[in-house]
Amino acid sequence: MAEIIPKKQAQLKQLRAEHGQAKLGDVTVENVIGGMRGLKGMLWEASVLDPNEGIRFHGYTIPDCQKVLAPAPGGKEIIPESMLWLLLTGEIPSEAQVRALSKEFAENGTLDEKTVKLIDGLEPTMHPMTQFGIAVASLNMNSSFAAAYEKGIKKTEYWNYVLEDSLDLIAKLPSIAARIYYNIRNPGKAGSSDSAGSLAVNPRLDLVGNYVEQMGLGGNQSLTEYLRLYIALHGDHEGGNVSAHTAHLVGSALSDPYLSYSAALFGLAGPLHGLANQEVLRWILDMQKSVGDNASPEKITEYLWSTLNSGRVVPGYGHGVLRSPDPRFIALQQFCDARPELSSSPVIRLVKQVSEIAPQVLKEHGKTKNPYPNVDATSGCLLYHYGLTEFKYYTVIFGVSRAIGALTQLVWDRALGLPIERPKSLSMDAIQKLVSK
Ligand SMILES: CC(=O)SCCNC(=O)CCNC(=O)[C@H](O)C(C)(C)COP(=O)(O)OP(=O)(O)OC[C@H]1O[C@@H](n2cnc3c(N)ncnc32)[C@H](O)[C@@H]1OP(=O)(O)O
Ligand SMILES: O=C([O-])CC(=O)C(=O)O
Repeated sequence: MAEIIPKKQAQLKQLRAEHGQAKLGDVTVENVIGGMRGLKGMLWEASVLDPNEGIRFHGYTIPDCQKVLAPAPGGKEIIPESMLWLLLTGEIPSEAQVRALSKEFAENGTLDEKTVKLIDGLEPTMHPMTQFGIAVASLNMNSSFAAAYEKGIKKTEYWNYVLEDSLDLIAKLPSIAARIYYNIRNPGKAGSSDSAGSLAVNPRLDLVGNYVEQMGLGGNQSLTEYLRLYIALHGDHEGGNVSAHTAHLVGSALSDPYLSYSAALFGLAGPLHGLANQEVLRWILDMQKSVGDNASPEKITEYLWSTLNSGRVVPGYGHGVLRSPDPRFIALQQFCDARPELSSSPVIRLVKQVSEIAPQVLKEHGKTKNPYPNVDATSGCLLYHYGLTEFKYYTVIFGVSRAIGALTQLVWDRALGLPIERPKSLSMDAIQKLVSK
């Protein structure tokens, strides 16, 4: 990073000097009241989302990444370590670099006693995302950025400490998430000696290999590979989505990475964003109950209309930016298609059938600008197939992933010296006054 940052700083300086006053678009009243949709108002380095093509990470599409990013030893799928390296540096890591990162994460993955006590003391019926956000925020007591800021460091040194905290947090997220999972699955056993053994970090495993072992699901190689792909692909989706934007906004006040990412998790916990994968599963299982296992297209169509006519959204469909099927959805579908045990699973078959029928129904319904599936349309259903039946936990896995993109940008925010975020707001009367001039 120390080698790469000066080049990017120079690029920013030049952009500002040569094009500082160039226009990227106009702001309409519709932009202001429509959630800033379509407004180009944020700098985000690691990925850019094209409405039709989907996400590119430093210019690489998902199929490109699948070709060039290293898997785990013996695996085939991209792992989050490879993706993080690409997101942070813009470069494709060597296998040795990826293994070194896995090793560093394993060395730093163990939680201290205070954190363990805090998580184990939380009410097990509290939503897992609430538990996750609380635990992540609590880690700020050891923030090297917060400590260095208090001492009084130079602005040019901020990124170093933000990087250190970010890598520390990414290393610990699976341990936090697995501990929450253990406590949900084993009520009354939080803090037992049994939990201490099963939640230990294995220094020879990659980040997700460890996570799956800690969840007690380590024997399942197919699930491990799925989670590697899932966590790598959910990592970044440019800057404007609620979780990424929140981390960037909170971080702009120089809140440390733990606080910034904790705030992001609470945005991810909303049903229109990350919680949709929990909602999709609930909805698909209800549909399955109503239409049966080998449902006709007519029955599925009828069910879709009943959801829409009751005023609800079809979870897993639509998007704030995308206007075609989400390539992350396609990648996860391809993962299923390549494995007969998945493609023959009733829930996964139903998900596929719905994805072929829902776009037409949503077009006829005529409201959503994007009638196609997003990543949440399928992600949770695979987890269900693998025996992870605690729906409320699903968004925690998304939260383990989103850190790699949100924290990457936090490092760049500080390396580029970006200021506190503070857009101008207007009241309706103020808008009225401006437009009638
Ligand atoms: C990882 C992720 O976060 S991906 C997104 C996960 N979320 C979901 O899948 C939830 C279902 N989808 C949605 O609610 C929306 O499509 C969102 C939140 C993703 C995007 O919202 P927007 O950008 O506002 O969508 P859009 O401009 O198409 O909305 C226009 C109208 O269509 C409706 N609409 C959008 N998607 C859907 C849907 N899947 N089902 C029914 N109606 C929909 C909106 O509610 C809105 O209705 P309104 O005019 O009565 O308020
Ligand atoms: O981009 C968005 O608004 C939502 C999304 O798909 C994500 O955050 O992964």
